Amino acid sequence: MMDEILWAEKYRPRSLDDIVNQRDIVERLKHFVKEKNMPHLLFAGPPGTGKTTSALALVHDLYGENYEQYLLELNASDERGIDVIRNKVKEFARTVTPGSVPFKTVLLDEADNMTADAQQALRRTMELYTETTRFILACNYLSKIIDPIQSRTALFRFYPLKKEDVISRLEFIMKQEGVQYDPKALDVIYDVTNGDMRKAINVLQAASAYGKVTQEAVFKVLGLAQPKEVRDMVKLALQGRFMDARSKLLSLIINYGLSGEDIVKQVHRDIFSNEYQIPEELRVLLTDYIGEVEFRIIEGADDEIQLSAMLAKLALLGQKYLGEKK
Ligand SMILES: Nc1ncnc2c1ncn2[C@@H]1O[C@H](COP(=O)(O)OP(=O)(O)OP(=O)(O)O)[C@@H](O)[C@H]1O
Repeated sequence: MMDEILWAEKYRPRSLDDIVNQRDIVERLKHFVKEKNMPHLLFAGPPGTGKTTSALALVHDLYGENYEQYLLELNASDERGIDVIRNKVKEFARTVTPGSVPFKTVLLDEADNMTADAQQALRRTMELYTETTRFILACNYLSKIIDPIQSRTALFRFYPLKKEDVISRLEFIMKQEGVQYDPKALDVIYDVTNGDMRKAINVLQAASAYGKVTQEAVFKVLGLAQPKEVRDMVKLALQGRFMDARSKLLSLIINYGLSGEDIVKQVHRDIFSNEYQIPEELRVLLTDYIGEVEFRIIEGADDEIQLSAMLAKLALLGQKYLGEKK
């Protein structure tokens, strides 16, 4: 049964101690908790890497369970302009500060969506209430934050989470939820979500609606081709049946709307599955070549030409290592 609530929220770490990895950041933030003092903070990094989570965990640890009364959460994209932000901060700054901590906290998400002028106004607001409030600004792109704000805040850079961190978190959630899973499915989830923990958890939750979390369920959720279809294409190519493999490729692109990058990633994954009884040397050559194709596609080369070239290489190497065309 599908839960009513999003697992990404249900399993959002409450305290700094529960945050997975991001060790340097957590250590620095814990220091603020210990000192009950901190500068304005700027959290920058890709989506789903724990910026909001870390900010909430920090205020939780600073103020305790009732932290919400000392926190003003704003979203720079939702709020209508800087005036609204300014008024809300003014109102908030007026209320009493918690006894043990000499300031309250304003968390402003998506600060990089503000215009440069709005950021200038924000900076003045930050200065005006600096006696009683601290700002935590979160953004995806540091380059969009004006220098005067960057120089007045302590910067924390968030990076995509590592594979083992994402997978262990997904395993933890599966255990808590009592859902069966195939470990390979978790590999696929990581590969397609690139260290974005929110996305990984969302895909996991959607796939769990199929019962056991299998690769097929994940592929269905993602609207990706089934591994079997990619495998058929690779097998045809390795057998030297280049034209058949190529028409399979075109049908994958047309029927599933897959990008070149998606297909290369799936072929790469497939080459490492146990399905293929192929000599190690061939696997090495294939991996090397697939890596090159992926690079060229990312650099902007034509998908279809690169993928056809990949199949041609598979066909040539297949014939050399596995024998004549059948
Ligand atoms: N380091 C982490 N440890 C455990 N869970 C995490 C971690 N980072 C993210 N998550 C999970 O991913 C969800 C999204 O994270 P969060 O809202 O902190 O992302 P964000 O970096 O603020 O993203 P955005 O830029 O989209 O706002 C959280 O609810 C939590 O479940």
